[in-house]
Amino acid sequence: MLKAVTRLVTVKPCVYRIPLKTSPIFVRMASTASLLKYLNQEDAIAIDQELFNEYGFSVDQLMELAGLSCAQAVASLYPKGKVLVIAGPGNNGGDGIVAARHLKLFGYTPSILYPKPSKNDLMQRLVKQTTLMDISYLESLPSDYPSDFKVVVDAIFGFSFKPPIRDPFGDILKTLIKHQSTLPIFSIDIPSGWHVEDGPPADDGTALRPHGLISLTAPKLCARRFQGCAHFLGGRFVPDSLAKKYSLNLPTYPGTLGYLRLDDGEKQKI
Ligand SMILES: NC(=O)C1=CN([C@@H]2O[C@H](COP(=O)(O)OP(=O)(O)OC[C@H]3O[C@@H](n4cnc5c(N)ncnc54)[C@H](O)[C@@H]3O)[C@@H](O)[C@H]2O)[C@@H](O)CC1
Ligand SMILES: [K+]
Repeated sequence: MLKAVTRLVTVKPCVYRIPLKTSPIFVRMASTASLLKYLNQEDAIAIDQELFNEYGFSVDQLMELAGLSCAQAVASLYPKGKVLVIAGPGNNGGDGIVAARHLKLFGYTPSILYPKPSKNDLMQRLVKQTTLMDISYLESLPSDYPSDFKVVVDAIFGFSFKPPIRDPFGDILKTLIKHQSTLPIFSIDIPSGWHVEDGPPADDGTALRPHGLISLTAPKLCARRFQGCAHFLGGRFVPDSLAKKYSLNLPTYPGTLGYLRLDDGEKQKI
């Protein structure tokens, strides 16, 4: 069990220790000898579609496993307390709401900001489940933000994000960025606002710099630019045949866990 952070203090920028290979696609993992493939946006979408169309998975199934792995990774890194989940309009937002549900079951106190609620049935059911579990929905960021949250889970945009950011997410991201040195951000799949392949915006002052990141299925190319403290892989649902087809070279998950650390695990402290 990783040692949890005991108190929120200024988040020190951490140098990501995974040595980057010159190849744009494969990165050698710190913990194993294998070369992990980093996906471009097209491949990420193609794998997603293949899981649904060829392998017969439903969105609910994959989102549940993805969201559970996110919650487990968050719980491995941050102490129990108040967690703010910011959910965007797509499936990345759904992962965040599922993670909030599991975090509540793990003993955390999540609240959710979901400014553009989707009309789709799955998302409406997730909202119903979490509401009935007494998870509060905020209408905007609290006026005393960063308040006493332990961590903010960034589930705003995933691999279908296309810049530039449209409101209300632009303003929300600005506030997160302003306070990110004191309140850590944990991003699901893609740090929101980052280009899926190129990474953070050129102007460093406008970039989300998450403390933690969980890549789902496989890291996307932008994750090479992650300089936070803990990089996880989650979403343990990829059949071997699909992993082989896309040469993902996925590491072996430990035991029955749904997530693993891709870095050497020495930098989780803040
Ligand atoms: N196969 C996989 O890898 C899985 C992926 N899942 C999640 O699904 C995510 C991808 O979900 P989606 O394809 O629904 O897409 P996203 O959740 O990345 O976002 C799409 C939504 O964001 C909006 N959007 C895009 N660009 C915007 C901009 N510039 N300003 C404002 N709004 C913008 C779109 O209109 C759309 O509503 C992944 O990143 C991952 O988190 C998981 O749920 C399950 C399995
Ligand atoms: K995100």
